[in-house]
Amino acid sequence: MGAPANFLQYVDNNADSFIKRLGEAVKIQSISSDARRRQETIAMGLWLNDQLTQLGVTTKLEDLGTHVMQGQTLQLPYAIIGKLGEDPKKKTVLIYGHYDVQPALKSDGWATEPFELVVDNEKNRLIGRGSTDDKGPIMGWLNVIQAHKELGLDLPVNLRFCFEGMEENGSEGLDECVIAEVAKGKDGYFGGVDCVCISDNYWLNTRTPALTYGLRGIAYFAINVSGPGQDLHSGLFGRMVHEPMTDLIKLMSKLVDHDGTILIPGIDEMVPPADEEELKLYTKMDYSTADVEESAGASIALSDHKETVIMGRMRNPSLSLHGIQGAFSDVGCKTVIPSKVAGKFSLRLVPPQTPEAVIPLVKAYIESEFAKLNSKNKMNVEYLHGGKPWVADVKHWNFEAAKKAIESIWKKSPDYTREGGSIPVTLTFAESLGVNVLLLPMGRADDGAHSTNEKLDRSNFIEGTKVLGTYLYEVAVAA
Ligand SMILES: NCC(=O)N[C@@H](Cc1c[nH]cn1)C(=O)O
Ligand SMILES: [Zn+2]
Ligand SMILES: [Zn+2]
Repeated sequence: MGAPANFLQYVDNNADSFIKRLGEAVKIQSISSDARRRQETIAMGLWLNDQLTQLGVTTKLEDLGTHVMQGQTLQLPYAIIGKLGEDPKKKTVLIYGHYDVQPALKSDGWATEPFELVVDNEKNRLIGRGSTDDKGPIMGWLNVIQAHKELGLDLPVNLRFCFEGMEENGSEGLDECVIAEVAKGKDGYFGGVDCVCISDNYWLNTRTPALTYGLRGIAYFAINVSGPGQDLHSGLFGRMVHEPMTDLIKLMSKLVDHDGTILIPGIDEMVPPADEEELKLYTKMDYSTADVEESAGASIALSDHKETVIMGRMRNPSLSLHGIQGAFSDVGCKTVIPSKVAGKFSLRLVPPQTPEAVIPLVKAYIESEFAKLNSKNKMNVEYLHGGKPWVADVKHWNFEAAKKAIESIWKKSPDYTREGGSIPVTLTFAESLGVNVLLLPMGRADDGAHSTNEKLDRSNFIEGTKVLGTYLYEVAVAA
């Protein structure tokens, strides 16, 4: 069917104002994992809610209550639940996105201010925190609605929305909110939803658009080690006392091998090996180790065997060490023995793994390794948050509609991918609504989500907006 020509033309004609709106969104430092930025994260939700209502969307702000973070009781950012269109003859599509972002400081190595959207005209890139994850895709949906409103075009489907502000920090409270809304049946905002579309991930490379049918789950932990009553002078106490950092480094070094093998007994073993048929999927993909190295910015792939590398992200669990809270990390040479440190790491999970299944294995292993140290320090393993993995059926009309939209705009067939990241609410949508969920990524593999100099190519934002709009037209006629 395709989208009307005037919609596509409108998107081209209004590209600059769309980029300006993305800039307004990027400016709001909605870092959900930082207590100091909680008010700004809430403000970002209110800004987005204003944008939606101005475009004619009926919304309600769901108060998700409070939680304790970094020693403070904080209000959770609102979930924005919305609807546009009530035509019983049309299909109803639920759109999800998140308006919170990962932390970013210029001193992390950004070439520009992270919360100022910089238009790099030379490389045609929009640089800024949240440009690709996930403010750009959310703005893409707003662009589609605005185009229809301004052109006086009826949307081809009814839309429902679920936007959250805690995705980068465990999606606290959202599952319960979604389940309660679904339980209201026809009286709720999610009554009659036919399919779900999430635009919150990336192509596998920089050439070929993708459709994504799987996500890894996550289980995030801290190893807390404390000992001295306060920080100590290493000249006065070095080799006299048990040092928390020494214990912590020892424990963290026992979690994962340099080749990615997870050293916690029982974790890797939960996942059955790929059979011949599955292996062929990875062989066929438009992907090489050069792609991973291009996105990573260095020649550091774990293997020269493309299937091994790609399976590491798509169908195997992984364990990554993220950081040490409380450790000296500033410039200079402070000779301190930190009194209290917390090592952060997470496991990415694949079916049949769940956070509930891995938590006892992780805790028992670290406790047994700590016991071997005979240390007088105190140690505990804290589970911080998690989410289950998800895999969908690609032979569904929802995926067919998205494939046609991609082919019509990008003139290329998509790669079918499983994503290595996690969006905890995805499985909740699939299970509670009982409908197909699709991931329709806007950005490319080298966007640097969660990293320094995060960007979204201008073409991915503008053509990506056209894909989202065209997808709705394809859904309308899909069977
Ligand atoms: N674009 C999805 C994404 O980046 N999700 C995060 C979710 C998360 C969980 N804990 C912290 N962040 C991811 O890291 O996969
Ligand atoms: Zn995201
Ligand atoms: Zn993210």
